[in-house]
Amino acid sequence: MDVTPGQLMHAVEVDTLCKSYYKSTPVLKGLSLQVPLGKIYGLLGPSGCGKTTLLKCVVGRLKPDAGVVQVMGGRPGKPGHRVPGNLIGYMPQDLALYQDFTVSETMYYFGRIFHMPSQEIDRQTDFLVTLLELPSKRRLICQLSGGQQRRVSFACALLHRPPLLILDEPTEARQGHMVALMRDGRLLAEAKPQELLDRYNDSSLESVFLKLCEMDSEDSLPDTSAAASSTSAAANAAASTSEIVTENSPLLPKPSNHDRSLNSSPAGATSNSNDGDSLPNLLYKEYVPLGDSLRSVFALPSLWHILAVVGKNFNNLRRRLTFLAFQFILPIIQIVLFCVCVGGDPFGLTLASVNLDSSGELGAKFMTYLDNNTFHVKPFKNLEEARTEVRNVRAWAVLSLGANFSTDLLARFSNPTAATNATLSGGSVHLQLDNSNYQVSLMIQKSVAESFQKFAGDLLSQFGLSPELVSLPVVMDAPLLGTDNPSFTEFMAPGMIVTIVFFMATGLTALSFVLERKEGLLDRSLVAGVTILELMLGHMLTQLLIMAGQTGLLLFFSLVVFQVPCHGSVLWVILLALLNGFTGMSLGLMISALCSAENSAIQAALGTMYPNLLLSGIIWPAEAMPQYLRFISRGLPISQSVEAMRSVLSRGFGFTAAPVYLGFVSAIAWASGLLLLALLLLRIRGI
Ligand SMILES: Nc1ncnc2c1ncn2[C@@H]1O[C@H](COP(=O)(O)OP(=O)(O)OP(=O)(O)O)[C@@H](O)[C@H]1O
Repeated sequence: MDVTPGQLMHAVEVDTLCKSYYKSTPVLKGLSLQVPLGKIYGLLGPSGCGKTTLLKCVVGRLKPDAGVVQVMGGRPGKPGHRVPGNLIGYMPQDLALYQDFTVSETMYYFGRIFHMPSQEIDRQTDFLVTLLELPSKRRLICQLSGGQQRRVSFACALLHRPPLLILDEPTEARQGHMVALMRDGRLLAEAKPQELLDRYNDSSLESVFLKLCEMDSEDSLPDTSAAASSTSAAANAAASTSEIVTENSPLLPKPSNHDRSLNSSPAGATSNSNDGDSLPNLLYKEYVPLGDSLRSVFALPSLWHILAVVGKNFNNLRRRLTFLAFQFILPIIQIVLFCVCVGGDPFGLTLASVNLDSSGELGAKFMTYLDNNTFHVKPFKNLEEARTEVRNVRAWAVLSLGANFSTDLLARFSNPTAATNATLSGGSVHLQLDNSNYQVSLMIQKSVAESFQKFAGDLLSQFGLSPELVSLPVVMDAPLLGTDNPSFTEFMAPGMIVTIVFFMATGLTALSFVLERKEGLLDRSLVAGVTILELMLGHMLTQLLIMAGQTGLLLFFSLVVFQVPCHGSVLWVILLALLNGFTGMSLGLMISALCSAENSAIQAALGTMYPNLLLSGIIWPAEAMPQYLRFISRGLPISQSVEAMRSVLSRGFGFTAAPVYLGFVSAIAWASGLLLLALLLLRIRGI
């Protein structure tokens, strides 16, 4: 049961705390301790004995498996209790600072999380820079020495003048009012340092610790040699400490006179005299507005926290202008390259021609009908020479006309019933292709066929016959949807627009949490009181603004500069593109929640891109896939959106058409699912 502030005697109370990671060997084994108000409490123990684990339970970053932890009268993480939050100042073991921020930007970020007004942040920053002898508040963190960076980290913990300081950092435990000696997840002793030295008649805490380890090992290990080696190993590592500093303890710095007048003692906080030591009057100052307290009770995200995260993100981007510029240039490069390189008709194709027609002028005449733009015609005297040209990859095809081309062609038209196979073949254009390139082969066949049709049509007109006699008896009436002469660009453009927006957003967000997790940055924000949801919303808001810019540029270049036809409303195109950017961002957040390392996040983002590109009917119609793949294809995040985009751009459909609204529904469903999954993963993994 939580105690009321009036009864508060201990800043931290831990009762039979047990904790293990992933159900492995227990790290904390029924540990109990009490940290009185107004004291410095040092935890001394060998590396790996569980000090950080204990402190993480205290600050609310880890949940106990069993036992109770009370911090400032409440359980960490309990709704409405400001632990994590501004009741504690936390200096994690890692540096946990943004290397590209200045000292004052760092302070500003944490100050905003603690709801401190700007002037107050400035005043405290100036005070702490002087107190901790930092060079200048305008210096970048990466330009500070290791020791100075540690002091900035300490300053962050002190910034809001918390009543409880948790320092996961080796210092001299002897200065503490109380010291606890920890070993293997248990407390061996807890007393004032001098008391321990007197009790064990020794001059150093390390020696006392060694004695306690020996006694502990004798109790638990029957083999004395094993006990001895275990205790010496423990003693060797015994310099490692962590500290809990509570309000009014001497480690907390004195505020300026002005600051002091603002302070007020929280109810129940005893102003301890610490055995006669004079203590600085630094008291906790309440910064949390009532509205925010209520919101935290009902677990609603705080706009203040979200804006602090957005501000921090933009500051980060401001420091990385090249990266930001790249984010806007990249979609432009992609769409420009697509529009310039993909979907156009191949041209300038070398054609090795052999005109052996000696029976008339028609062979030479037909040659003039070949499209000069599509073909570069290279004449040859005999067929074998022309074939060698193709075999040596110097031409795409051999086009040949037989010796009786003119007479056989005229015979075919004038007396079709008498035409033999030899006549039909002699009056035909013969093509031998380098068939290794499907699109080029198709283009050559199409162009030669069109040229022949035009040539033969003109010939028939000279005889007073209809040119349509040489057309296939299949009539293409005006299309019901789409255009008369659609290009491959038109087919691919909707998919490319959706893909670029989607994966640019994925790439942008895939590293969000991975980078924050690095060096404990995320931990510090969370202990300061920012929730996972607020962090996520902060990231989303930042990325949304960038993504909106990217989408605008992409659509401008595709629709306006490259004139990709849009037969429907541009509004739906914009909304669909933005929605897909949002879905891509959700995928990125999910990846960043899932991956711990940068390279695995990048690989995951890239890994999702190619299957989507191939399976979503972007490069080739989904109708060409086997049935079972078509089924999978339909369920992918961008497939329905690509179809919706195609329906708006090429078919001119509005929102009420099924392919269009299904695209919206699918994108919204995927975005919601991915965001939920990201939140779940972040919670499960404890980020
Ligand atoms: N995230 C984790 N997953 C699994 N095991 C962990 C994790 N963090 C810590 N441990 C293990 O828990 C034990 C206690 O680690 P902890 O960091 O609490 O020790 P510590 O006393 O703070 O050490 P140090 O003084 O070196 O910082 C160690 O054996 C460590 O390997």
